[in-house]
Amino acid sequence: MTLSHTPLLRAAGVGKRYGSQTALQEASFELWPGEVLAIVGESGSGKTTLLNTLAARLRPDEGQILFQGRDGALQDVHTMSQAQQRLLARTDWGFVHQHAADGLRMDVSAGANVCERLMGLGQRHYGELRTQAEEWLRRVEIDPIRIDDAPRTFSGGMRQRLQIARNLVTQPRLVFMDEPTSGLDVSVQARLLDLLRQLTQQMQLAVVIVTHDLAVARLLAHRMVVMQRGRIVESGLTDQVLDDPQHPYTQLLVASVLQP
Ligand SMILES: Nc1ncnc2c1ncn2[C@@H]1O[C@H](COP(=O)(O)OP(=O)(O)OP(=O)(O)O)[C@@H](O)[C@H]1O
Repeated sequence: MTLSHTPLLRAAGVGKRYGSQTALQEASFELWPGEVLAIVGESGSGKTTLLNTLAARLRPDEGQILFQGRDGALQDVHTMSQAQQRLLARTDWGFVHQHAADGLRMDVSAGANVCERLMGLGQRHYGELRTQAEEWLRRVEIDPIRIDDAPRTFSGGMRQRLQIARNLVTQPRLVFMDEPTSGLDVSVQARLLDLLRQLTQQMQLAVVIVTHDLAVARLLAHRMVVMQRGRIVESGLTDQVLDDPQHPYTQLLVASVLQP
């Protein structure tokens, strides 16, 4: 089997309960290298639960999540050791939180935030680290003059862009994003989406992005899955699903956005 025939990530029959409540049932799909997949659905439909099980942040009760390691072999992310999970989380994976404060160290400098993962991988040369931090700040449209300022002093949009730089600095192969643009002003949101689209294309990043906003899915995602009450009710190419939704719930979602 060649690498191109192996998905980067495979979810197979994933289920999760919180006590007696079933949050996720029989979720199955594949994600291919360089592909952006949106998980959409109303509040409480299980999007974040699915994302967290994929990223090994939450253990599912059923099913498997397999990730293609650098050697090409698929590995179950929930049976690997915690050390392996941690290594993945700070090298090959990124996780962009909805609230930047959950993904940044708010009281250390922007430069240190960007460099933390590089230092974790053993880079120690101060000058080189600083140069890379400056370059990444530029890439996410933050003036490098702010390199020594703490994110606490940044606007919401800048914090989110810094969180993205912090995640991408190690050139991960897969980035999980939980509603990265919600809670921002519309114009700030548009700029961030533009930047995300540019970076995912340039870096050939595979992304799983949770959003309740179909416009975000339309702009960023190649494919999407639609969730309702813990189940994936429809999946397919983004344009196909949005232009010709098959499931009544997706039809309702699309129609509710189109209404004036
Ligand atoms: N820690 C928890 N304990 C108990 N129930 C939970 C927990 N987390 C989520 N749930 C429940 O599981 C279901 C799915 O929640 P989840 O947060 O995955 O949905 P979501 O689609 O991401 O919603 P939102 O868009 O509002 O974040 C909901 O009914 C929620 O109340």
